[in-house]
Amino acid sequence: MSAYCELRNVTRVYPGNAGQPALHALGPINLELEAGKFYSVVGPSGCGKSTLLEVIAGLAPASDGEVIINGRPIHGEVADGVGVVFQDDASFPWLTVRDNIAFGLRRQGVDETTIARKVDDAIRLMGLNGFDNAYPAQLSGGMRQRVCIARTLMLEPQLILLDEPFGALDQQTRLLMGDELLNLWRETNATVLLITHALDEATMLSDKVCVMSARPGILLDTVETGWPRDRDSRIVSKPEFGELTSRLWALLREESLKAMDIKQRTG
Ligand SMILES: Nc1ncnc2c1ncn2[C@@H]1O[C@H](COP(=O)(O)OP(=O)(O)OP(=O)(O)O)[C@@H](O)[C@H]1O
Repeated sequence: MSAYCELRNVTRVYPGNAGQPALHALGPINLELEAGKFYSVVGPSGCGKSTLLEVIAGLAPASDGEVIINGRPIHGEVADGVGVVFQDDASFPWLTVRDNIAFGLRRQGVDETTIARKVDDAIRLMGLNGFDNAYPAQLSGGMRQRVCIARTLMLEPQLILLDEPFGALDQQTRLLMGDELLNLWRETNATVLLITHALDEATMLSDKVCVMSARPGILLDTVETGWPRDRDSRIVSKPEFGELTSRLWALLREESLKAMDIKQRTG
């Protein structure tokens, strides 16, 4: 299977401002994301996970190395076919659910009949029936996040990048949102890269979990879960689920301690 996205020796260094030293946040990282697979990235706090996602999304340039998406090198610009979902609720409070979801398509000048059909499908798929004309303030956090996911998926991205999209949700909602995300992944055949703090979420959702070291984050290991494509949240009760999650924690524990130590020493 071919790589949809490839990182070759990618690093990211934030230049120091006002006399502060530069900060080496990431890398060098080498990573290949095979088309149609579901990946998660876990790592200690501050190891560079969001930086990695920003570099792949083209929201920040790599300081060194190459990012190749669908065969094309990118240099800090958003590649065609890439959609990003962030943790913070990024719905537009002044627009209804329908208009939030339709936002990107309208900007692209898509005709209103097509928009109406696609938005109807998304509302059904994301379980937002009956809330078409509600405003974000009238929705729960989980529903608002579904609106944001639907808005991104409307543009039919081939590569979906998610930065802690369920971070603010309770455990049950996260599991159910995970199921929805798996359904969407299967229906769209997209390649998914999910950044998460939650090892159980990474284990449940992914084909492969990439484990990062303490900052500057490099790839320590990749754990293959071996789940079938038609998995759902019921796998959390399987013995292999506990074994995989424990394996991830064993890999991460020492790195997390290193990250804490750095924090304590630098105040
Ligand atoms: N815009 C920026 N300018 C300078 N330093 C930054 C910037 N963004 C992030 N950093 C630093 O880069 C390092 C990596 O940050 P990043 O947010 O990528 O880590 P993370 O793994 O996503 O963290 P967390 O898990 O806590 O969300 C941190 O030390 C952070 O302080």
